[in-house]
Amino acid sequence: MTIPTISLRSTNLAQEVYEACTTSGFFYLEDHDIDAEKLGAWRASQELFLDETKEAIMQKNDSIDREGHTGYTALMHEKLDPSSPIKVGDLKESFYISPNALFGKKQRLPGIIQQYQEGLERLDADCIRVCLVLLQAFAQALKLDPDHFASKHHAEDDRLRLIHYPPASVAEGESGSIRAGSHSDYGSLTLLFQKTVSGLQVQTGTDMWADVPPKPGCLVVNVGDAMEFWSAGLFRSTQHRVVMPRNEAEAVSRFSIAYFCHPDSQALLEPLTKAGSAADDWKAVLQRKGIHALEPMTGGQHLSSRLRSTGL
Ligand SMILES: O=C(O)CCC(=O)C(=O)O
Ligand SMILES: [Fe+2]
Repeated sequence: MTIPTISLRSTNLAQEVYEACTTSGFFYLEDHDIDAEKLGAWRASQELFLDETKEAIMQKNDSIDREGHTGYTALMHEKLDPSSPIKVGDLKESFYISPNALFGKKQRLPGIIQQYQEGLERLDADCIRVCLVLLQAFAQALKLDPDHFASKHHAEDDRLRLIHYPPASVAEGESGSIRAGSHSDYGSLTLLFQKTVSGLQVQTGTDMWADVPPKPGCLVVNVGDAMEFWSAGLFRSTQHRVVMPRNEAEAVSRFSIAYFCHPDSQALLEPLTKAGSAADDWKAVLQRKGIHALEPMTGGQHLSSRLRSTGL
């Protein structure tokens, strides 16, 4: 399966995203006008994760806010695939940033990356801009009012996540550990910046995975569970994972940045239409996601239940 590349400036955006979202649920996005390098986001990540001084470790631990789901998550703390027989958590560490700073509620960043606060806020704003254009394209693709989804998204639960997968040998990978276990994303859509190292894979069938390597100038966009619920399974919130190094080039530190766009906490995740076969499709989606209640959940309920199941 090839992952298509779509230009945010395409005059045929709705049709192109429809094709991608109803097949793999993944696409590369170009012409998005976000320069993570210029905004200092990669430097912030490197300084945050590669600084192992006592002071830096203390600042990272102090930043943890479990209730607000912001701040640092340590190596092996999260297990994205709770059903996996692997005993240890994922071989990654991360830092969650809430875009609330844009709405006057500042999250205090650790001193070692405070100088990047403005650039990271700008990155949040750029991601929100791109997400809104995509949400409008999703609505048009489904023949809805263009603001149908955008009106349910005010970024209150969105998170920017700086992620670091520490160096690991190829032999370690053979022991069964994983950098990020198989999972689908919980929100409406995700924008993913990959720096240089490969490892991300999308599931294309039972035990079949396709690589989604970094592509210069492109973000990776994928559909999340909320969009899958609303479209009764037509848009695919596909399982994906990050595998352990398979060669020397992947054995180094891997950096990525994800922007998780979530529906407003009160938004109901129910299918747009329950008529005809949509009702059965909806039940099939719930079953696939391991959700037993047939009552629609809110965006907030789905997010907390998924975060809890992964150890966060
Ligand atoms: O780091 C990556 O490339 C993917 C991470 C991911 O899928 C996630 O954090 O949800
Ligand atoms: Fe993901």
